[in-house]
Amino acid sequence: MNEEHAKERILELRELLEKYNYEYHVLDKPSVPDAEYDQLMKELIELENNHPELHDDHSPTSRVGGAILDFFEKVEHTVPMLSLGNAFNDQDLRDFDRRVRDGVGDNVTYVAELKIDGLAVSLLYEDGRFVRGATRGDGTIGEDITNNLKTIRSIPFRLKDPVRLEVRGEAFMPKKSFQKLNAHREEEGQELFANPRNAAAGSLRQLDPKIAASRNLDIFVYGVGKLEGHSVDSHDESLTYLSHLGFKTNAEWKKCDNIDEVIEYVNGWQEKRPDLPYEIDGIVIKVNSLYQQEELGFTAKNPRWAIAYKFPAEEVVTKLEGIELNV
Ligand SMILES: NC(=O)c1cc2c(=O)c3cc(F)ccc3oc2nc1N
Repeated sequence: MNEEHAKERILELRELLEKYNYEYHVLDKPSVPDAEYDQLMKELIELENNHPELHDDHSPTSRVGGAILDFFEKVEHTVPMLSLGNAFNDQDLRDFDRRVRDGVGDNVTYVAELKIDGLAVSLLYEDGRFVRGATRGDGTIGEDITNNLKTIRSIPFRLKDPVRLEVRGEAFMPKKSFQKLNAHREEEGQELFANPRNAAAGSLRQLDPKIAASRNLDIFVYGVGKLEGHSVDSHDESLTYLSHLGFKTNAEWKKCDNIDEVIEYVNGWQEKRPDLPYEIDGIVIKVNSLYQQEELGFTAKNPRWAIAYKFPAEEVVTKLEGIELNV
């Protein structure tokens, strides 16, 4: 195959494999069988090995290519990653709603979304290409875990639009992967992870990306830190736009016209929580208008325009020789 033709084929395969990856891992609707995907990936690896001059660390072949690091570089977040204040009952939610309406008036709507129980991360894109990923850290300084985040297949390498964007999300380990991982560690006599959150955090803090790649991590993105090249007026619009760009957002979010609808949503999901394929530890409620979010601003630690309703810790039943203890 001549140089020109090889280059064309490499670019064509990269596009095709990213598209198939998106369909499989973001839409959960693959359009080709795995065997075809694997065959095309094998062809691309071969072609790239024969053409090192065409190396691109955003090629689908470099999702697991990262070197083993000695440590993680520190990263400063352009927009601090703050944490959410907590609500524990309906009255707390009504108090939150009153504070919001005292601040911006009664014409306020909310978006309620599942609070994924994983590790908060920030992803930076320039010209629509994934350039860096970091942990929240202390909110201002996080750790650069780009190589490990590249192994999460639902993180797009290239966005639909060439925007400069810093997006926030929660990396997590699905319940099934957690159970399989702990079963394997038990066989090996290794220490077990206490819960999927610790397992996800432990996996993303591995210095060898091959270990992170083996942990079947996933991510839901939930907000924009910084966005240039496009503008949105409300949180529900940003979720829709993030999805349009190629990100995986959690589809269960709901726009609520008042706090009663929020409370209904919270109670509904408290029941359905065990059926989800991933852990949630509550519901996040956000003022929908970005203008009103600006008006409400932040306290030293938390946004005034959002709150986390925390579910009571799930009953853990531990069998000790047949005796059931609800701990
Ligand atoms: N774990 C989550 O699923 C989740 C977490 C956060 C935050 O931590 C968070 C922190 C802020 F300062 C502001 C908005 C936020 O929105 C969020 N939205 C979510 N869905």
